[in-house]
Amino acid sequence: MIDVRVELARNAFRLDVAFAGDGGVTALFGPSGCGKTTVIRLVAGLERPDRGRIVLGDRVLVDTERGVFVPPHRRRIGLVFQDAQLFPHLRVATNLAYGRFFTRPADRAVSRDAVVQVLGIDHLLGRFPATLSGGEKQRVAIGRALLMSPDLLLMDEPLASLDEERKREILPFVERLRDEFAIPILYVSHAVEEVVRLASTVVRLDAGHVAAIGGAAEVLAPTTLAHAGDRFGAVSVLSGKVAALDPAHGVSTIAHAAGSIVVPRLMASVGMTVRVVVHATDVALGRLPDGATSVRTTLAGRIAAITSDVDGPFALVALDLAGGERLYAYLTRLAVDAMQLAVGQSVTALVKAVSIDERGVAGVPRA
Ligand SMILES: Nc1ncnc2c1ncn2[C@@H]1O[C@H](COP(=O)(O)OP(=O)(O)OP(=O)(O)O)[C@@H](O)[C@H]1O
Repeated sequence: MIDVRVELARNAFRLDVAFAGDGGVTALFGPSGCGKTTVIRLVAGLERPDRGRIVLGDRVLVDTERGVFVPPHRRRIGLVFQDAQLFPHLRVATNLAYGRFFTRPADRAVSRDAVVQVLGIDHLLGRFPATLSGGEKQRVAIGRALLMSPDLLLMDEPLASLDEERKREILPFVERLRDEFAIPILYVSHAVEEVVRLASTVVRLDAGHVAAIGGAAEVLAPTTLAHAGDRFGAVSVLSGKVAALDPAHGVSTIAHAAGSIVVPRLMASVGMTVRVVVHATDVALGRLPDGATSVRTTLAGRIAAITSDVDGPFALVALDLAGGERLYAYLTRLAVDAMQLAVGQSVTALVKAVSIDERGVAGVPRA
């Protein structure tokens, strides 16, 4: 449990945020410059707030009113940044040992063998950082942070410097970390798929304050056209159970109350509950009967709202799907007019499977 209430003024930038994270992953999400890294630095103790209180479990790390400021090395907080920052002259095994070295034996709750096994770095132990790929380096950096047996892990864009393939490769390791070590994680990312996949709580920051806090589906929903000024960031989060795997075609079918969702990934097992990120720009609306298009995912819904600019090109259509979830579609205003779409109408939403990023399809994280 981490409880953060901090205020900080820095030139023109004002930070004033309050949020609490339970166990699991709490994601800090928001546009560039909104203050995510500043929050991480305040929690790590690399910066002091003008006013505020930071409490981790039963330990008060910062309380400006009472003059409490626990220095960074006494906070028992592990840090993982975008750039792995391994010691280049030390082999992987020694880099890992470094994390453990600074932890008192009595506080060493995390076993080296467990870390090596969960992160899959056994074969790398004798190598130097310069000989590792970006993803391998990042796994070692995570291992080093874990071996401090921290009470909290701070991860600031840990996948940002990796290419798409490496991101896909490392995400399952972060998931295992979340599920197998009971260490809460504060996770900064720009990537909506990562946030949905990992986080039980999402804190959306905007210009130094908390704009929304809650579950991924509610916090990331594009409620207004203005909020979705960057329309590519507008997403819906749908959940369902894996109904079938099709190894011959490399796809899985997720059963949803409104229809089937086909995703380009073989999920671990039939019956598991998953969440799927669908970008509003990837949703088309139609009145076609099932099977009449190449699109495999067709979901039945009723139009709940249409928001459009009077003279802009776009319209955001909110659909209430059978089962109660909401799906957003970004269309042109031209399409809305041509189809004479109106609130209350029943329509079919079409989502191309290839537009669904595998990174955004995941088992529901533990709360
Ligand atoms: N060392 C600094 N000195 C002065 N201003 C800073 C400093 N570091 C950051 N800022 C400013 O503080 C604000 C918040 O920056 P911060 O790095 O926390 O944002 P962020 O949300 O992490 O952004 P990004 O996603 O781009 O990393 C920005 O306006 C930034 O310009």
